[in-house]
Amino acid sequence: MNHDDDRELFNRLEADMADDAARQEGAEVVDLGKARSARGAADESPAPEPTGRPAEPDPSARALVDGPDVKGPGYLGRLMGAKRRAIVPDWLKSTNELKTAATWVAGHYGHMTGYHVLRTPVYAARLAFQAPRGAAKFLGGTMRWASDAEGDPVRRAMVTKEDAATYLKLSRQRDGRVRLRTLVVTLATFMGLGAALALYVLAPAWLMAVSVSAVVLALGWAGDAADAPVINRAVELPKAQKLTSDIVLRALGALGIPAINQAQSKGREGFTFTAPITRDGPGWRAEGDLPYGVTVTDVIERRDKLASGLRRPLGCVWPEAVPDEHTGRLVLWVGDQDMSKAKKPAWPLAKSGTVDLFKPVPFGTDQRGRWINVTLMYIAGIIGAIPRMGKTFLLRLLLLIAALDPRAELHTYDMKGTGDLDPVGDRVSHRHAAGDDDEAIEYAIRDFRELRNELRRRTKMIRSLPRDICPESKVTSELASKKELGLHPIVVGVDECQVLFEHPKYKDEFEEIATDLVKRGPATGIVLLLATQRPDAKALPTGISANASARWCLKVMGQLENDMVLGTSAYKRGVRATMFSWGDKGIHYFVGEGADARIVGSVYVDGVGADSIALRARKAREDAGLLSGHALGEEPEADAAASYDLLRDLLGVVPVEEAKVWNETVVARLAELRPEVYGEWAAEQLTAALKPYGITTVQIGRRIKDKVVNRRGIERAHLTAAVAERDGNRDAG
Ligand SMILES: Nc1ncnc2c1ncn2[C@@H]1O[C@H](COP(=O)(O)OP(=O)(O)OP(=O)(O)O)[C@@H](O)[C@H]1O
Repeated sequence: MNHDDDRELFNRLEADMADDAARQEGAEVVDLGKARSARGAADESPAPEPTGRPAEPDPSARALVDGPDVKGPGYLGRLMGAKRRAIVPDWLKSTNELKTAATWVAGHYGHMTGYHVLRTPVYAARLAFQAPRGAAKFLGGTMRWASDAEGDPVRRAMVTKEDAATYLKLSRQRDGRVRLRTLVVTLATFMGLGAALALYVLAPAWLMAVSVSAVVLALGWAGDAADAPVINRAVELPKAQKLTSDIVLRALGALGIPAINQAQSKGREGFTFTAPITRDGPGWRAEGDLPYGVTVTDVIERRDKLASGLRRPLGCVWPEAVPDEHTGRLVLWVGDQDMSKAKKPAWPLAKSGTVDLFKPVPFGTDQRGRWINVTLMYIAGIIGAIPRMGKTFLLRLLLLIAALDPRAELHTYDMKGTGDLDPVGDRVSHRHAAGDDDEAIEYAIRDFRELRNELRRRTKMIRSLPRDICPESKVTSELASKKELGLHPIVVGVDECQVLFEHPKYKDEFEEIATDLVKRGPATGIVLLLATQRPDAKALPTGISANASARWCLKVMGQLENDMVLGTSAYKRGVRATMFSWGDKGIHYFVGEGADARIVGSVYVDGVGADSIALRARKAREDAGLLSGHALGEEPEADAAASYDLLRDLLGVVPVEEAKVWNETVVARLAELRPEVYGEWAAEQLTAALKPYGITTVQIGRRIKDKVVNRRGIERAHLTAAVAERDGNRDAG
């Protein structure tokens, strides 16, 4: 039997044993080593005679859980599954990052040059002042060298020891040296004096001046005192400690996680590095596997201890899970500077530029200083945080981005009422209110009702558009630009949205409309952004929080709030906004743009900055003739219900092709058009409402299932006649 036959028999036997064991109840997991040796013995014993019936299961047979010789993927398979590290690092591929880096380097050296050039006269004066000391140092040094002063202590020591022979030897050596060095010094002095004389007699004045200055400066340089350098530093470079494997292991060992500590106490490392520690942006990146059973969330929970173990400020230490990997794969990024204090690159939109809301726009940077984008279209977003962490600033930033697209119609609500959204609201918004008083709430509810109607109009409009113009049944940038369709982006931002959703009178209506806007708004070009400092089920109804596609979570205090904002089980997956510290203003987890949660520091735009951006946005709107509503000083009609036009509404819902239509059909259509006005209307009510216009309803027969059914209804011709008469009278008046 050759080796392959052996192997095959072995495999078959193993499979048989596994089958047998599976037939028994209470199969056990056994020690494989023992099982294999048992099998070895079985191999040697003669095979049982075939009996023609299935063999009785052997009670000693056990289930094997590790298949024999099961091969993993082959070399090619492993190659195909291999993760390739980027040849060109990301930061080199991104023109933006390259530009930012180049600007920083140019700025750094530009600053240094300017700093020193300005101080050149001071440096020259200091050096000239130090020149006599330098000359004395030089002379003294030369004389000590010529007289071989450095050998003096040894010669003295020989005298003390009375070692005459060595002393004589050293003296002879010194005499020789002194002779030679005196000769060199004399020659150099003559040559120097000769050169100086020649310069004095022959050289032009400028060369003379340059030479004397050079000598004076050189002597000044020689006279420099160690404790008072002539040239001081133009920039203080922060000294960032290099991250080494020892430091990482020390820090992990200090977390108090038993599995890591046990491993380390047995001389193992307790963390297996899977990649070399490298520079990654302005910091260091270490990656590796935690011991079995320890998860990244265990480490994230102890971020403060980790920072202590690393001896770095908390804002520099960012442990993260790797989304596609197992839960023990840790990426530890340690920044050179605290994220909240590190200087951020200038926001490209701060001084100039407009936005296309259908394209990604940078709104913050990650720990590595890379820009993070958001595409405001097709989303509904929620922002949550405890008070004073930068929630309103973030909402205002997103609204400023929206304002920079002149097509966008803004509806801004500052329910806190401190005026944080006024820069955008008063300059650009179509609808804007601040405060939580009745007036603001009434204003908001009317606007929300209008938005619901607009949503319905838009869905119908999109449905009616030909497929080639609207292939995905959603608003596109091109459709939004066509004024006649009225499908421009609408961005609604509400700060402290809990005021609406907890309002005693309108809470249900707000919730219903907002839920509709969150679900159907994105496809129709309506974006709802809600911010709250109390993200719980009352402040942020679950229909809304569950359907929002973009989430920004600044510091929160517990798992519940964390998951309300970031989505169910975010906390369990290690996405924990609870780890942010009190100083991490504007720093948050961002979920959106089809990516996993990322840590982002939002761009800081203060009130003055917001004012100037909003003014720019207003100018762009004025130029495009798109400024409307509140920004123009126009207020909405007092109440849509009070100002509706029944006849016009009727003409809107009864198409020309329908000469006669039943009251009940019309009332149903009217209810859909303006639910707040016609929602409760019964068919007879229409008859009564039309009387003042001189329109009477008529009996209209319809054949339904071979039977003629007669009901009261209206004739479209009566409507058009009444409208024509009324409008004619108005014109005449
Ligand atoms: N991106 C940021 N970078 C740095 N500091 C910021 C940033 N955003 C906000 N801040 C600071 O945080 C402070 C609080 O911000 P903000 O008013 O937005 O908090 P808030 O969460 O809305 O508070 P409240 O719940 O009281 O309304 C601001 O005064 C600002 O100085």
